Amino acid sequence: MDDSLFPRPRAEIAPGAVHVPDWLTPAAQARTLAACREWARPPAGLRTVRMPSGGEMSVRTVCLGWHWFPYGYARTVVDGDGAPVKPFPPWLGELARAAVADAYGTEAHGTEAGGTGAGGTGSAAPPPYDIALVNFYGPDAKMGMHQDRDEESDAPVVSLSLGDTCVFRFGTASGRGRPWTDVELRSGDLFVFGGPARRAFHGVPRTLPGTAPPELGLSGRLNLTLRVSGL
Ligand SMILES: O=C(O)CCC(=O)C(=O)O
Ligand SMILES: [Fe+2]
Repeated sequence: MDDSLFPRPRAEIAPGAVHVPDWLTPAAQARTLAACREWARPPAGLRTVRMPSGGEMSVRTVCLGWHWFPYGYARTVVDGDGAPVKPFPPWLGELARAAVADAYGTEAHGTEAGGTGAGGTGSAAPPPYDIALVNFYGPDAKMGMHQDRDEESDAPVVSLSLGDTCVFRFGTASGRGRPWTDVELRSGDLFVFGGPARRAFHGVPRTLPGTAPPELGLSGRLNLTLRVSGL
């Protein structure tokens, strides 16, 4: 049976962690994918991240705005070709702000329109989103449980998924073990985690190869996480 006939409801997975299915329209997914393909080109393109332990991440990544490496941010690809990181485009910042507003709802959290919602910095103007990590998952790629904690800012992390469905595992801030909740993220889904969920451990134990919408033309999965550096 085709379960795409049944709309999936939005869900608060934990306080401050919200899943909004089908947030990006098919046209917006196609535009975002086209942009990712440009960003993936060298210099400062898609790369394999080597961990301090010597292992390699199975996910390949390209960064915009600030270059993430284990464990910090730089303006050049310090652990790769050394090129300056590509700029973070203003349209991605707008997308991130719209995502946060939609995920939290301005009334529910009592923030001003355009604020950063849970995890925002109060009445001061929120700092702009200035980092994107674009992760590419081939059929066997996964990401272990980790915290996003190399940013100085507590602003919510905005995650957008394209292509194959994945299992996204969302735990707590206390450790990488249980309890956790497994959520299926499909192409076009939004997931925002801020406030009490901002430092929760999370990971991607697997993707479901071959589940991407055929019209998108992507084999594999792309995830964009948009962040505020506070740097
Ligand atoms: O691919 C995902 O959905 C999660 C990515 C992630 O957690 C990260 O880039 O830090
Ligand atoms: Fe993460």
